[in-house]
Amino acid sequence: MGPVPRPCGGAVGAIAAVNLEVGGLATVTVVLRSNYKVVNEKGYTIESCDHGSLKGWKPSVVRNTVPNLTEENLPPYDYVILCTKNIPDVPPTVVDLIAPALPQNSSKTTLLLLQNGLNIERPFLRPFPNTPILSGISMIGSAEPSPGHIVQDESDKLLIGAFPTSNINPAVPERRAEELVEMYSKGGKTDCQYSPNVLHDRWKKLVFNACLNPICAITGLDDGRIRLADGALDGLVRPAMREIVAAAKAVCGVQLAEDVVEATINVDPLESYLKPSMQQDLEKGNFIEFENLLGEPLREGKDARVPMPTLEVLYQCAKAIQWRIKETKGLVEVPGNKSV
Ligand SMILES: NC(=O)C1=CN([C@@H]2O[C@H](COP(=O)(O)OP(=O)(O)OC[C@H]3O[C@@H](n4cnc5c(N)ncnc54)[C@H](OP(=O)(O)O)[C@@H]3O)[C@@H](O)[C@H]2O)C=CC1
Ligand SMILES: CC(C)(CO)C(=O)C(=O)O
Repeated sequence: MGPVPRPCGGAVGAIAAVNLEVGGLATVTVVLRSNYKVVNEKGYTIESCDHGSLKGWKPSVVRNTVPNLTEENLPPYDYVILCTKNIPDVPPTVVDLIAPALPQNSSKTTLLLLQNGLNIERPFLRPFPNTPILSGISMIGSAEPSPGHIVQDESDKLLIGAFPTSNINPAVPERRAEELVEMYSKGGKTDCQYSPNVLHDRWKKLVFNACLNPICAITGLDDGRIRLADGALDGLVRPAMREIVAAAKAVCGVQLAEDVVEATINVDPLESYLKPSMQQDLEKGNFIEFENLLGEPLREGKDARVPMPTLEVLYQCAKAIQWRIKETKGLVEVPGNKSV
């Protein structure tokens, strides 16, 4: 039996599971929640630009609880792949969520964080100092319009590399990253590559995620319309992106390419009118991933004395929006006035 990765099976996780299983080198257990019943009974319905139409597709094991190694007396997994949304300001934290599936004091299981944002590895360092951690930077376009129905309309381009951690010899996560790239690529349907510099890749992706995600979410304009809207590129998008470019350099010496701002604005054809994930989440009434996408680069940039006035305003707006979502979900109390 091959190594056993274990994604959560939303839009990104389902396609990751397909890629790993079609290669034949991995046996995948997925952990599901709202789509568990339908996927367990009928399998996924997948329309994928990489894999075509898959009806009733099921990974090797489908579960509705995170495996508890101790209580279920399970051997440790080779890889745990985390592809939930990452929302540290709303419990449970991702560490609490997957802790039961990670062995304590062992480097047997490698954790891949297949999520957007900066510093997402940090919460794992103290509770799991011996766990090799990998970073997955995904450029896929995938959505789950209804439970178990996955629509992937942008090819899966995935970079995997090691998050350096002080406790572990860097050769260990590097080797595991290469092994996972091999498993992920084996099916020949995806562009998955090993990256020796995922910090660079994360900051590069933040030029999109820290800027267009909140700008599109706040304005309600997709990444095509924001290019057409009067003054939005010069007044909002370019200033925000330049702040990220400056922060990448000041915080950790990451020098992004000179044309990164224009290249990121034009990364999708205008007429694909793509809604970044934060805009989609807001429209669905879901919590938004604003802390890792926007808050962390902003805090790091400000600590390194980079002026970030545009990102500061975007961050405060996103934070207020998150509060509004918390109110609609009954997580905050509003004295006196009950109507939302
Ligand atoms: N979608 C995309 O095109 C891209 C997404 N990303 C990033 O990838 C990450 C994953 O995004 P995406 O796949 O779109 O997100 P989705 O919301 O589609 O999937 C997340 C999945 O995690 C499940 N989940 C969350 N909490 C739990 C829990 N406590 N127990 C069990 N399951 C849980 C959700 O279940 P439930 O449905 O019940 O909430 C859902 O199925 C994010 O960080 C995103 O920013 C990066 C590039 C592109
Ligand atoms: C850049 C993009 C659109 C897809 O890879 C994304 O990461 C998001 O929507 O959050």
